[in-house]
Amino acid sequence: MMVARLTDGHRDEALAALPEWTLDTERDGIRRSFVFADFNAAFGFMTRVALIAEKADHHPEWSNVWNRVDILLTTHDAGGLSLRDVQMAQAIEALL
Ligand SMILES: C[C@H](O)[C@H](O)[C@H]1CNC2=NC(N)=NC(=O)C2=N1
Repeated sequence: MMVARLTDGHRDEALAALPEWTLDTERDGIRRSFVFADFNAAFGFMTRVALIAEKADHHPEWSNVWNRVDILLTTHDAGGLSLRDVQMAQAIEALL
């Protein structure tokens, strides 16, 4: 799939609309940590994200420790942050 890294202007605009997400300049992606009541809630969230990711064919880099889920969104095919990451972050926000 043809996908381009976001320009500086577009990433500023995207990040302004995603206040909970921070830019990881080393990976050129966006990150957010989520804390839930317990493992059940965290894993339920991961399951919902996984279904969206598979449908979109765009997959998070993530880890889970008990009630915590850390997500990094970056586009390997583009070598950095793309619109697909922004769209995935928006879809994740809509689950909360
Ligand atoms: C072949 C398949 O479409 C690609 O490998 C997709 C799958 N999921 C992906 N996920 C992410 N985060 N970045 C990608 O570049 C990517 N590419």
